[in-house]
Amino acid sequence: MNDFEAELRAVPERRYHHLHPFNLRMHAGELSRDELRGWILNRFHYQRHIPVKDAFILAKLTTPELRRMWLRRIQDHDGTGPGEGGIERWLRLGEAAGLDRDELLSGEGVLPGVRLAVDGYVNLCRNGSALEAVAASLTELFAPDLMRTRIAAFEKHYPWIDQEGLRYFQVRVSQGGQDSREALGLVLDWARSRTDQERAVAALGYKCDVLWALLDAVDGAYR
Ligand SMILES: O=C(O)c1cc(C(=O)O)c2c(n1)C(=O)C(=O)c1cc(C(=O)O)[nH]c1-2
Repeated sequence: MNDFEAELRAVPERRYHHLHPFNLRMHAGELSRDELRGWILNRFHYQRHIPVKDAFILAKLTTPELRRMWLRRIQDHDGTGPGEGGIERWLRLGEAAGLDRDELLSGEGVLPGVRLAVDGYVNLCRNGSALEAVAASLTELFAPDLMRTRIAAFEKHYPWIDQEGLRYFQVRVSQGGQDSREALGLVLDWARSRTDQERAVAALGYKCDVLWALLDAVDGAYR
């Protein structure tokens, strides 16, 4: 691992939301049903914007190989037909937790802080360079481990959520691993100058702030 890769990995090590008090309480089994439902509802706002930000990134990629790679991410979330994909699986997670699908789809109840955090990520991918937008996705280096912890916590502490609802996280463990390996390869290849490396590190730090701010909003609202 070269110095730049170590510098990139050090950002989420210190600032990723696996350290956020809300996630720590989730893993310890301390969340009420209302808190967990509030998290699922607000996180749906993040989930449904992932393919939107990925479409902005897609438009910045200049070869068929790169666009094919990135298109797969949109398909992971949207599926290739009705009833498929990560967004559908997140809706089923909501239903397994007792939320109404139409309520999730309406966007009602999404907290202002969550809207701002998600806007921040989408706008980074809209207005930033391809390097910055891809670097921001590198929080996913840490997501699969967090998902494994979350699955175990749900099974142990929140058995009132139907097992079927956990499919989203089970599928995401391998998808997130592939996404982050590919994204890391691109960032290491593209960021050759020190200025570009600093921009990539800053974008990844910003993305950590997005995820942290999202949980701050949820943590404050449902206690
Ligand atoms: O539940 C999580 O903790 C978590 C974190 C992240 C992340 O690190 O950005 C993503 C996801 N989930 C996720 O499900 C997902 O599809 C995803 C896509 C991206 C991205 O930036 O492209 N991050 C994440």
